[in-house]
Amino acid sequence: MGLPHALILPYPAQGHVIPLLELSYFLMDDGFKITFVNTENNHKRLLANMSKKERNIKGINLVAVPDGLESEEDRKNLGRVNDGFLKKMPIFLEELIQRSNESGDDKITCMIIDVSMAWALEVAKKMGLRAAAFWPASAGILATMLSVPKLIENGVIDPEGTPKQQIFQLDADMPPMNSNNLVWTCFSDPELRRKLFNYMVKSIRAIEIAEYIICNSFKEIELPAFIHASNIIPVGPLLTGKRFGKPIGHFWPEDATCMAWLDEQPANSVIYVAFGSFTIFNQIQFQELALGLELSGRTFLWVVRPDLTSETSDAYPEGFRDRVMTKGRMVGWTPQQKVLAHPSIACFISHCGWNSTLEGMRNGVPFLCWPYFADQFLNQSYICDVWRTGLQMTANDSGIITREHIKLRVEELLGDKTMRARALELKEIANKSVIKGGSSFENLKSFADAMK
Ligand SMILES: O=c1ccn([C@@H]2O[C@H](COP(=O)(O)OP(=O)(O)O[C@H]3O[C@H](CO)[C@@H](O)[C@H](O)[C@H]3O)[C@@H](O)[C@H]2O)c(=O)[nH]1
Repeated sequence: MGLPHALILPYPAQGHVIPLLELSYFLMDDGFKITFVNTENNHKRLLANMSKKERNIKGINLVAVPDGLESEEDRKNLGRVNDGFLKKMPIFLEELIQRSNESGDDKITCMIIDVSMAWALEVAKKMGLRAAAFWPASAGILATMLSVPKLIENGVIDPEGTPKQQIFQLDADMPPMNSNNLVWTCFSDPELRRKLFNYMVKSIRAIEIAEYIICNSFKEIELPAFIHASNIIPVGPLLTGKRFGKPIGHFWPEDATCMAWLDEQPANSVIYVAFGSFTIFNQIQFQELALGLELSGRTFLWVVRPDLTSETSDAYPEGFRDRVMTKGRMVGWTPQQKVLAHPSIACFISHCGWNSTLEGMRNGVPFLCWPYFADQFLNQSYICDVWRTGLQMTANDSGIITREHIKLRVEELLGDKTMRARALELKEIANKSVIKGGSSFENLKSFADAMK
């Protein structure tokens, strides 16, 4: 008999590919063969940012399938992205599995599917394969999605997903949530909202096919969510980097010089500023952030992705680059997990994407929270109100987070030593959960054994 062989399918976004790759490495070390399926577009980006050694690991086969989309413009529209998947991907997945079936010892034996690609669980069922669902974000958000029928029944949203009651709590012990920050409600286009809601409802139904639902979180940080949805199994935090000494699976080329620059900075001195892979700032907010960092008078490392603003020409305030030359560094992409582990980092101005939240936590770094959309608002509540390892940024009446506010918040955060102390305590708990004997490690091991 051949090895257990898992087909792993992430949603085609940076914050999904990274944790699923790490899961793949864990399973590989545990005796699995892996076929990791990206869209053609992301496959190319991934390979372009991997070394030869990283690309050619025995046991993990990186493959690509078409995403059914015609253009880059379509890839930016979440509604069209979801429609596109269903056009071509199921057939290509079936063919992939069929080919593996014909290969004797190399047969795919199970599928691990991102919840945001839950339609693929139908493919698993059709092909007679065992299947599990993987959720890359907090259990709190997944529990909310799984509770949509209840939210309708309780009058929080109507049957079309439109918010009826703004603030709600899934459980008395869970942070209050705003129904305007649900993944489908945070877009203004009604057609897109409807499409995303329908896609999500279908996904929830498809999840019933999964034998297990595993989640990139751990029970110590959001126990009420795991009590509320006891079928969600915590296996996180899953972070890349263990194997290669650096994080991998990136879509953008990393700036090779920022680590050497950090080495020159004193301990606890640098503000790290990064907003993940989706956030887009308008020109006013982008400039205000730049001026706020300058006004703080502190050293900063700021990730300015090529598409962080919609502005195509030089988006920085006039003279900014020259003025901050010795204090600040703007780079296109960093090896973020390494950056956050660097002793020079004092705090993290973050959009609170779940991976960034876990990465900051795992390194004991306090946060200034600047959520952009969806689950990031719940993550902010966890950070500021539940774990108390960060502060929230507040916009003014015109919806802008001003330079003065940024300076003030940085001072407040760095002046409060209890914040760092709590962050360090949480770091210990997070790191314990993923080593042998830790809650998530043991869950992951049992899951892997069960899928063999
Ligand atoms: O310069 C950078 C910037 C980011 N990253 C990495 O990119 C990932 C970003 O992930 P995340 O922080 O989760 O942000 P998004 O890319 O915005 O993630 C999407 O997916 C997440 C998981 O579902 C959600 O929590 C977010 O809201 C959603 O926007 C992290 O691993 C970072 O380490 C780098 O390596 N270098």
